[in-house]
Amino acid sequence: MSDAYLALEDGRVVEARGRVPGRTRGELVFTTAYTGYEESLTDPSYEEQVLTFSYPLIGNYGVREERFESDRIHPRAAIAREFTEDIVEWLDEEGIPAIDHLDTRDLVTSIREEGAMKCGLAVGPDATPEAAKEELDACKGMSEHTDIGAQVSVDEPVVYEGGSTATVALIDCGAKGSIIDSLLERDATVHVLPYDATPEDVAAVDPDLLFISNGPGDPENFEAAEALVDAYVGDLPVAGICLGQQVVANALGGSTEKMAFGHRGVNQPVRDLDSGRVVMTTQNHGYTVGEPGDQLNVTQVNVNDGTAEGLENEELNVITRQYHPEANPGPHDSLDFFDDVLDLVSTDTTVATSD
Ligand SMILES: NC(=O)CC[C@H](N)C(=O)O
Repeated sequence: MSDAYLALEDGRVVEARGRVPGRTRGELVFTTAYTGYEESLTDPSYEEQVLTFSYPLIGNYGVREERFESDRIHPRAAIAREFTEDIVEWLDEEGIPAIDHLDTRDLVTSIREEGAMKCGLAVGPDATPEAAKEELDACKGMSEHTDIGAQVSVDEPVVYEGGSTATVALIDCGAKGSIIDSLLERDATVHVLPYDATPEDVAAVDPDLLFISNGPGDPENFEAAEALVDAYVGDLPVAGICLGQQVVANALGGSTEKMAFGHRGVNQPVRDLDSGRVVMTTQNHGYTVGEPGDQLNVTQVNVNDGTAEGLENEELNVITRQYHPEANPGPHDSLDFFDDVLDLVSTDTTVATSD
């Protein structure tokens, strides 16, 4: 007898060992990252998803708060071939159902072949396959979470006083802490504003730069952030990471689409089309920019599948990345993105804001 059941959209129910009890549901995705489980689990972009680690042993170097990207775990459940006691303790404290001792290789292969799929989980002594199927039946598709921004964003503006390199309006669609840190390390002052901030809210902080963060779910559900890009492009430099790139593309006449199973890991190769240089990048996304539209040039592409990894408009001072230049977890190859972004402020020809 098993004490954990995972019901998949393809009709299968997989048995496993229960590590943290509970019932839940979400979109089943996988990451190939072999380290960085603390960063991945606290990445707000995993909201409403069930995260499978393809690396077989997770938790082997403990759990330390310094590595968290936000103040809580975001996936609704966690799956690995084997979790250590340390990580089970943390998942338990946060009430996140967890299972292991299942064939995660088979699970990952299924997701690769059939695409990211809905799933339902029932874990604990009373768990039944029927309970897992009930969860699956109640599971919504990612795009149906129309107000997912509210689940991950700050409610009120928060200011991080840094230096005077730039005043950044960072629209928090589910921002990773490392993005804020990367700006502070370069002496910027960062105003973190809610995902549904209005153009007036942005004007109130008198920024030199509009920055749209990463975030969970379908970028088409972030209309307020799109409206901000629309309102400020040309007047302020605009930057974006991950969901931020997608929102910028949607605002400037481009389009986004759902990928089969997305990119999640720390070794996604990206080629810069101008220099020819290839960098290894950290990624976590299930949507991508399909058409960039007339105003944006694709400047970087994914070496594996050719999808857009970087968009720019030099005249309008717009620069975005689909991957995570801030790393955490992952390689530091593209940290210079933040220097490029802040350079836009000094080259900006619009009237400087007064402090
Ligand atoms: N990390 C992100 O910002 C993810 C972007 C978006 N939610 C996607 O899945 O594509």
